[in-house]
Amino acid sequence: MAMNHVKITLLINKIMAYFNRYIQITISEYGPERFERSDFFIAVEAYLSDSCSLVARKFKADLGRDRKKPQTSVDDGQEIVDTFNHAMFWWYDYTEYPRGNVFSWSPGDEKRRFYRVTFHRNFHAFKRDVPSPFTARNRQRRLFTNNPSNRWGSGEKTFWSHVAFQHLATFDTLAIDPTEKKTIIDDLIAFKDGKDYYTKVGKAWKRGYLLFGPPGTGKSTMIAAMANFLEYDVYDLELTAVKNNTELRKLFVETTGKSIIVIEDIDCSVDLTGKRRDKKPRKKSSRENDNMTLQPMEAEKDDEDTKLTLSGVLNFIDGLWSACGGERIIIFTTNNKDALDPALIRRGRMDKHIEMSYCCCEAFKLLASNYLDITENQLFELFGEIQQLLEEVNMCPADVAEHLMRTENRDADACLQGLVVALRDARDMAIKEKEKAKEDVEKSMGKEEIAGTK
Ligand SMILES: Nc1ncnc2c1ncn2[C@@H]1O[C@H](COP(=O)(O)OP(=O)(O)OP(=O)(O)O)[C@@H](O)[C@H]1O
Ligand SMILES: [Mg+2]
Repeated sequence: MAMNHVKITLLINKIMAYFNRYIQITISEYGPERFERSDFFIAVEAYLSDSCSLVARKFKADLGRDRKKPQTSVDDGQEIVDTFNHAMFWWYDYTEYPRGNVFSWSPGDEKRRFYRVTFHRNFHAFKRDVPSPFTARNRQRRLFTNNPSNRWGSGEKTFWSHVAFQHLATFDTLAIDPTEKKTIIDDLIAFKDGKDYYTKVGKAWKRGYLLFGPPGTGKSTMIAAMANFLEYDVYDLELTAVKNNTELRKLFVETTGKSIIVIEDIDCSVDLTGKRRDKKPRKKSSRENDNMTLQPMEAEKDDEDTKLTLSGVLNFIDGLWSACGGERIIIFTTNNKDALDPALIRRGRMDKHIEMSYCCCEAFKLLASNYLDITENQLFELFGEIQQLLEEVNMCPADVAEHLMRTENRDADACLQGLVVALRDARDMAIKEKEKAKEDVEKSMGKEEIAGTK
């Protein structure tokens, strides 16, 4: 009897499948772990917002970050009809809310978002031979910036705003010492291909870079070149908009893999250095000397909700939370490395320290080739002098590049002459400043001598 029932059910299913010529696939925002957003879901989300916005009819609008320009995105529950390789796809976005007032740390438990796509099964039959709609086009990478928490909304994905990442910098256009450049590229390749290695040694798949150097030496440009090289998204984390450690943790959980998280000018962002010194002395374990505790003491528990502390940032980098997702690069930039707390930049946290320095001869050659299309051979008349001057004068690549820009219809020769004049001026100024400093020292020594004889 039971056997017959099973057979009938199978038969009904077969008949239904015969008449229903459509296949439906549901893509959940969070994977089975319910902790990290699914890459597949993110790919679909990016595909729909970038490629299908023209065919949607309902949009939701919000004022952008500057609160001036309205930004639109496809509305929830809106069906989008898309065509790909002559096949029709019906996309549908829906949300399920949990029953009862369950609070959870895990974002996937709060509410669950899904994309559902329906298409004719003929497409399914030959889909192995054709690219899927969201992998066919180059994925548009994104530049995220964190929103202040008063704009986060209830459970909405409003922690980060994003725009298309369109920075054109590459390692080919980045003017730094070629040996250093090769080391950095090799390091990035080792990281990108290093999933098995990181698993083997039991480390979270992440890498920290500290970029330090004077303004205009290419720190931000280097980040863009790295992102373009790795094809990662960029999360530009503005620490001044983060009120406390809890917010920082939430923001981190909302980042995805294959991304670079950047904190620019970390020394200026917030006062992360003073926290440890402010604390009253008490018995501490050696680990607590860093104020780096995953289970904060009572005073630190208060800090979790009220302040952004060094401890919060350290946890962010290498604590429990950073272990929950893989393939992330964290980059700090600073003009003043010495102002940073050593705990923040010790190896293991910031694995590689990269000094971005003033324009050297090799960097100049690359800039000349990029900006003026000229090689070393074509430069020979001025090259000796420029080389000599660059050794004597500190000029950042941004300033050199500015002189090499073909503005006001200047030709290559005029640009180079302009650069030589600027370098000579800078050298003369440096000499004068040096002489003045010497005079000041001699004067003050003279005064001390006079005071001593009195
Ligand atoms: N090493 C470099 N190679 C190529 N271009 C450079 C380099 N350094 C600077 N530039 C040019 O100068 C501009 C400013 O550089 P960038 O913003 O990367 O400097 P920065 O080190 O981040 O400065 P800041 O410390 O002020 O943030 C860039 O848009 C780029 O065009
Ligand atoms: Mg910068």
